[in-house]
Amino acid sequence: MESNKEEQAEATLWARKSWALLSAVRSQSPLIQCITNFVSMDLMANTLLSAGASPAMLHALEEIPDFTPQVHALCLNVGTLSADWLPAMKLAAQLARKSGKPWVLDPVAAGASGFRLKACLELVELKPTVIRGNASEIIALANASVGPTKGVDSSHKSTDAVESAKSLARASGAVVAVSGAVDIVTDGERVVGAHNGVAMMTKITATGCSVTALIAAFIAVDQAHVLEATAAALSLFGIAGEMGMEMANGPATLRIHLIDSLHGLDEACVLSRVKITSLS
Ligand SMILES: Nc1ncnc2c1ncn2[C@@H]1O[C@H](COP(=O)(O)OP(=O)(O)OP(=O)(O)O)[C@@H](O)[C@H]1O
Ligand SMILES: Cc1ncsc1CCO
Ligand SMILES: [Mg+2]
Repeated sequence: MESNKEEQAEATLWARKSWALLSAVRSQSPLIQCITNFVSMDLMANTLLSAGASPAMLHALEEIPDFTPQVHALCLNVGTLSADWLPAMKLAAQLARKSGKPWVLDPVAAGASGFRLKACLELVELKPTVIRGNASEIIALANASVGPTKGVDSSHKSTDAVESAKSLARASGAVVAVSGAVDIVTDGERVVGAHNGVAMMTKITATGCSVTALIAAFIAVDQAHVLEATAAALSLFGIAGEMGMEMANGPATLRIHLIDSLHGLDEACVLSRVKITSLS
């Protein structure tokens, strides 16, 4: 009985915190620089806009010294990486760090090739605030291993990646998030799970990339609570998926309704639907 009450109190705290963070994103409209893959640019920018943030998909090496110090957070995504993009990503990460801005790494298909893994490991050296990937990506990065792969999709469940996520968090100093049926978030000690979302979200390309950018917007408005902000972003994106699914006929209409639902999230929805629990 007592523990039930404690669990309920914890659930209420997570829901209130999530609403407070979304409200802060809406009122502060943080500027988020995204250097991301060609596939995700549109959905990522629209996800940020619908949450109240301000996206800017600037990636030229020449403009990073002027622009990056002015952003509130940076999102780096290696999805369609080629060697000529890497210097801009590295410089942006260094300048974000230097100017005290948080940055998030999405290690898309980290284990698919030696080139990609090496690039991801070099970016991890530049101290991301958060690393968000699917389970296969987090396992590959934690083990620094190239191997059998489904490319950008995961061949593991998020719950298979808890130990990898914890060890990557400890080794890198980043909060690590693993998306899946349950989104796992860890700083290497604490582990929390966000239990929102619908499986159909995996049938829309770049939903993972987009939630990584949403995490950047959430940590931009609360740098002191990175783990909480990361879990809240994952939960709220999942809720937008759940509400969108109530109106959708398949992936193409879910894509539209998810964005509309994220834009329309109100306090009652958030307080009744956020499902974040402690897993450790
Ligand atoms: N089985 C599932 N049930 C509910 N929600 C899910 C499920 N799998 C993934 N999601 C949600 O879908 C979103 C994308 O997660 P996913 O793990 O597919 O990312 P990803 O593989 O990096 O995607 P992409 O590379 O296409 O951007 C997240 O918000 C996640 O919570
Ligand atoms: C499909 C795809 N290929 C490279 S990046 C990307 C978007 C989802 O990660
Ligand atoms: Mg991905």
